[in-house]
Amino acid sequence: MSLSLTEEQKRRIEENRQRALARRAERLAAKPQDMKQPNGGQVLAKTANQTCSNRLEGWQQQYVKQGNRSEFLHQNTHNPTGPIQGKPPSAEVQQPTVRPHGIPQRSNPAVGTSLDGHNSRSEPVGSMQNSSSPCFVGSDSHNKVQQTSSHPEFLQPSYPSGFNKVTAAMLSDSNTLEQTSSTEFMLSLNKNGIECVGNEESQCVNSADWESSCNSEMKRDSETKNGTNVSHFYGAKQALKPFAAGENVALTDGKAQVSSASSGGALSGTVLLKKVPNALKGKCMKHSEDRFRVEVGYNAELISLFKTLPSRNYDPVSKMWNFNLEDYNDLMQAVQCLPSVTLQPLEGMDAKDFPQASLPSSTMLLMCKNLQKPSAILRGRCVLVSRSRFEVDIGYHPDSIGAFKQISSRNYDMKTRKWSFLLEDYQRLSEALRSFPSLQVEPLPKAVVQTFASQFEKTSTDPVDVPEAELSRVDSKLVNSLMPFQREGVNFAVSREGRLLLADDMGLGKTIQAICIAAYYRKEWPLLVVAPSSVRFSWAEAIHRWLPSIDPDGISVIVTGKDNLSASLVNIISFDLLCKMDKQMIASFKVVIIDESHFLKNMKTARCKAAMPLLKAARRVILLSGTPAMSRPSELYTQITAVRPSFFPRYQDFGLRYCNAKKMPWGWDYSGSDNLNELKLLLEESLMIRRLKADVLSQLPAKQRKMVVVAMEGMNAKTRAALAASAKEMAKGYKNKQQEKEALLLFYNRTAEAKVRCAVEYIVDLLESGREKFLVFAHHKLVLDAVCEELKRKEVGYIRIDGSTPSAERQNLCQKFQFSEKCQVAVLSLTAANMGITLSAADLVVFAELFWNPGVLIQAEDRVHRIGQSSSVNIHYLVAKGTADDYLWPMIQEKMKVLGQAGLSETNFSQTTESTDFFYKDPKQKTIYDLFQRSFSKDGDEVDEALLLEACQEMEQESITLSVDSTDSTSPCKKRRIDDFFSKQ
Ligand SMILES: Nc1ncnc2c1ncn2[C@@H]1O[C@H](COP(=O)(O)OP(=O)(O)OP(=O)(O)O)[C@@H](O)[C@H]1O
Repeated sequence: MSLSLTEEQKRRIEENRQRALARRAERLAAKPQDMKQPNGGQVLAKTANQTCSNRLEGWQQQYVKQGNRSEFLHQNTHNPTGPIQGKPPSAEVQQPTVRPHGIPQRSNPAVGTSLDGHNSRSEPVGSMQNSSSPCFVGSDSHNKVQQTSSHPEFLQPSYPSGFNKVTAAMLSDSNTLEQTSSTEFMLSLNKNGIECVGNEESQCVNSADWESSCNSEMKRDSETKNGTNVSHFYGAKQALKPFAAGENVALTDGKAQVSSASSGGALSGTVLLKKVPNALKGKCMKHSEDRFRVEVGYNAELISLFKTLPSRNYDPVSKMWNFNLEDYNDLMQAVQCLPSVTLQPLEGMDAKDFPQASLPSSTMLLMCKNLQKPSAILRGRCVLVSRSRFEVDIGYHPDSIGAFKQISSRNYDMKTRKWSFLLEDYQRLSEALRSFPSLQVEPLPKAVVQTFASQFEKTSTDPVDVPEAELSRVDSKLVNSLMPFQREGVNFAVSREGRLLLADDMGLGKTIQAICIAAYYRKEWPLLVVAPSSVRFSWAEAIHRWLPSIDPDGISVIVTGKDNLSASLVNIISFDLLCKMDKQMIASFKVVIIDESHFLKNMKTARCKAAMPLLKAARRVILLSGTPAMSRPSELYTQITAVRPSFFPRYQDFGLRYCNAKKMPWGWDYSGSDNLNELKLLLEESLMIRRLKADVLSQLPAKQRKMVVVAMEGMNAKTRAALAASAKEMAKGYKNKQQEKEALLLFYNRTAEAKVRCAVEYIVDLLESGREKFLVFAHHKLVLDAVCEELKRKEVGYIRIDGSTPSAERQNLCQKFQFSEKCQVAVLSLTAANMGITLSAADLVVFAELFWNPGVLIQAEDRVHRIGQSSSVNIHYLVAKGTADDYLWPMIQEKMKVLGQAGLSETNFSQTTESTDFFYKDPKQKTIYDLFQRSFSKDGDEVDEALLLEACQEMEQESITLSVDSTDSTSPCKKRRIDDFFSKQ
C-alpha cells in the first residue's frame, strides 16, 4: 500500500526541510569545522560568489583596458550570466598545463578545475575561474580540496555567512596562489613573493607595473560598498604580482587542504612549493643542548626569515645563525616558502616532526609576512665595465642565472662573482630580467645608452678612431706648434662638435689646444674666454701669440662691469665679473672657453649660476681643467651638464648613480662616490679627454717656462701713483750712478708692493686648482710675508726659508716639504734659498717676483728640476705690466740666452716662453730699460760672477755626489754679501 501525502503535508514537509536547512546553514556559519560537511563548501562558495559578483565587472573592465586575455572576455560575452547567476556556485581553481622542465605553463585563466568536482574546462564561463579566484573556498570529498577548520582564529564572525578569515584574506589580498596542476597548488615564492610561473611574457610584471595596477585596484576596492573587506583577484597579472607589505601571504591559503589526485592520497594542509632546480642547499645541525644552527650559504630571503625568529643568534666567527629548538618547526615550515633554499632537517628529526600538513602558525605567518616586505626584493644594477661590456651586479638569484646562461656573450668573473655581457645583448637580457618580479635591476643610465649607442648594435669592441680635424682655417703658427698629443686633443674636440672637457694634467698646454679648437669655429665668433682673474691677461697674451692673424685690438680683457662685453672679437672676462654682466649679452656667445672649469663645481655659487645659462646656450663649449674634480664625483656634475645638458637633467639621478646619494634627515648627501669606472668610461667616450704628464712625457721638454701676466687693476691708487712717479723720474735720467741705482731699487720695491695682491691671488688659484706641491720664490720680505699669511689663513701647510732661517734648520724644512703630504708650498727667498737645497717633490715653481740676474732664477728653478725629478717641470713667472717687470723681463730673457749659450742653463729661455713683444712701444720705456741694463750690468757684474761661480761649484758638487743635496753650500760670508746687495730696499 502506498502512502500518498497530501499537498498540504508536502508543503509542510518542504517548509520544515527549508527551516532545517536554514538552521543547518546557521550552524555551519557559527562552527567552521562543520564546513567539512559536504554542503559547507557550497554554502560558502555561494556566499563568496554572491559577494564577489560586483567585483567581476571591475576585473573585466581591467582586462578590457589592458586588452589582455581577449579569449576570456569573449567567453564571458557569450555567457554574460556566468556561474554566479546561472550555475550552482563552486569554488574553482585554474588548471595550468605542465611544462617539460617542471614549471607549469599557465593556462588560460578561463580554464580551471572546479573544486566541486566539475571540470571548468568544459564550461566556457570562467568569471571566478582564474587561479586566484576568491571562490576558492569550497570543497567536497571528491575534489579533495577542503577548507580546514583547525584554526578557528582565522574565522571572522563579522564576515558574511560562510566566510572565514582565510577566505577573506584570499579575497581581500590579491594573493598569488597558483594551481599548477589539477591536484596540486604551487606556491612559488620568489624574492618578494611569488615566482612567476607559466608564460612569463604575458604574466610577469615588474614591480612598477604592479604598483600602479595595485593602486588602481586598491582604489576600486575602497569603493566597494558590500560591507565586507573582500576584494577579488584580477586575473593572471594580479595573481603574479609580488607581495606587498600588509598583505596576507598566499600561505594563508595553506589552510586549504590540497589533495593530490595523482598520488591518490590527501596531503592535508600542504602547500607544495616548487623548489628551483639549483636551490641553495643547507642543513640544520645540533648547536648546543637546546639550540640548533643552520649551515647554509648566503641567501637574502633566508636571512630575512632568520631575523623573524625570536631565538635567533648570529655567530660572527662561524658566520652561522643558531636558534632555540622551539623555533625549529616554524623555521622548517617557513623555509618551504623559499623556492631557492632547501634545508636538511636535524638529524633524528624527520619531516614528520614538523609536519608539512600543519597549518601555519602565527609565527609562520609573521615570517612569511616579513618575506613580503619590499626588502625581500633583490635589487641590483647593470653597470658598464668597458666600452663594450656591462655587468649585472645582483646577489644570488637562481632564476636570473638561468637567463644569463641563455646569452652567448656571457662571462662569469670568479673573483667578483659577477656576470658580464656584450652591450649588444643588453636589451635581450633586460627583458629577461624584467620577467622576474622579485628582481629589481637598475638599468644603465640613459647617458650611457646614448653614448655607446653603436656598441648596443654591433659586436665590434674597437674604439672608433677619432678622425683628423681639418685645421687649414687655423693659423699655421699654432697648428705647426702643436705637440702630437695636443693635436689629438684638438681632433677629439672637433669630433665632439666643439663641446668638451679638456682635462689634461697641469702644464700640458691646454691653452694652446683650446685656442686651436676655438679658432676652428672662428666663423661662429665672437669668442668669450672666462678665466680666473689672475690669468686674464695671460689669455690675451696667449691668443695674441698663437693667433697672429687676429688684430690685437680685437682682443679685449674685461676689467670692469661697465666694459662692453662682445664689442671685440675675443672677450676675456673673470668669473667674478661674469656675474655682473648682462645675462642676455652673455648668452649671445656661441663659442666659449672656460679656463679652470672646476671653479664651477658648486652649482650654488653665483659664478656657476651666471655661467650655466651661457654654456647651455653656446654651440661650442670648451672647458679646461687639470683637476675637474678634486675630491668627489659630485664636483663633475655642473661641468658634465655644461657640456651635455641632456645627460643628467636631474642632479639626483647623477647623485644616485655616481655619488652614492643618501637621504639624510637634513636632506640628500651627495658626498660619496659610486660606479666610478662607468663614469670614467662615459666621460671619456662622450666629452672628456685627459692625459697625464707621465703619458706624454716623451713629448714634453724637461722644463716649461710660462709668463703669467698678472692683472694690476686691484692696485691701490697710492701705489699706482708711486709707481708712475718712479717711472717718470727714471725717464728723466740721473746725474750719477748711485742715484740711478737707488731709483731703480725704489722702483723694484714699489713693484713688489703693487704685485703682492695679484701674486697671492694667483697662488690661491693654484691651490684651488688642485696643485699639490709647488715653490714660490720672492725677493721682498713684504711679498714673502703676504704669501705666508694667506697660506696660514687658508690652513695650507708650508715651509719658509729666507735669510733669517738658520742653516741647520733648512735641512729639516726641506725634508718636511719633500716627505709630508700636508706640506704643500715652499715659500722661498730668491737670494737666500736659490741654491743648495732640494725640493724635487714639486714640479712647479712660481716666481712671484722677477730678478735681474737670470743665474739666480735658474738656480732657483733647479731646486725642483734636479736629480730625483721624474716629471717635466713647469715654471711660472708672474709679470705685472706697468711695473719694473716691464724692464726686468726682457733683460732676463736676454741674459738667459747668454747663459744658455754658456751651457749654464739647460733650456733656452726664449724658445720655451711666450712672446713679450708688447713691451716698449713707448720711447720713455726704452730709456728706462736702458737704465736698467746699464745699472745692473755694471753693478751686477761682480755679483753675477760670484753667483755663477757658486752655481758652477754647486753643479760640480752635485755631479760628484749625485745625491740629494740639501745643505747650503754658500758660505755665510758670501751669502751676506749677496744678500746685502740685493736687499737694499
Ligand atoms: N705646443 C707648444 N709649443 C710651445 N709652448 C707650449 C706648447 N704647449 C704648451 N706650451 C707652453 O707650456 C706652458 C704650459 O702651457 P699651459 O699654460 O697652456 O698649460 P696648462 O695645461 O694650461 O697648465 P695649467 O693647468 O697649469 O694652467 C706654457 O708656457 C705654454 O706656452
